[in-house]
Amino acid sequence: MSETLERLEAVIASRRGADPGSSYVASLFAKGRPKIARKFGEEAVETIVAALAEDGPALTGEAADVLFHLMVLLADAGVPLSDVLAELDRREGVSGIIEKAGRTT
Ligand SMILES: N=c1c2ncn([C@@H]3O[C@H](COP(=O)(O)OP(=O)(O)OP(=O)(O)O)[C@@H](O)[C@H]3O)c2ncn1[C@@H]1O[C@H](COP(=O)(O)O)[C@@H](O)[C@H]1O
Repeated sequence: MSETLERLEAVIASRRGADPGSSYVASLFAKGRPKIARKFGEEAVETIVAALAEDGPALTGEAADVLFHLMVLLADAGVPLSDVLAELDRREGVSGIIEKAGRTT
């Protein structure tokens, strides 16, 4: 999964300064962070609606939209995907330690 996201991160980075008329990502960068954040929020709400409607195919599509717009938001904010993945790895390590401690008490 992270390879797919890494490829997407590279494509998104390559759109910085590109023609907003020919690239959706460039058009988001040109509109600025509030617009990107709003798109992310809209896609998150649409994801919630699809999940509550128990519509699996719609949920898949909306989840992809959420991940894509999150990636654009991270790029605009200068936060590398590797930082996010490292944070998830760190939490996995912490929860592993807590789980182990729970088993020994
Ligand atoms: N994964 C995506 C992706 N997911 C969704 N979208 C676009 O996100 C938009 C969301 O749809 P909406 O109807 O909500 O938005 P809209 O009405 O077009 O835009 P607004 O007026 O609401 O801002 C659509 O235009 C989709 O085409 C994406 N656009 C691009 N990508 C990836 O980004 C790469 C670069 O794209 P370009 O920058 O267009 O070359 C592509 O190769 C893809 O891999």
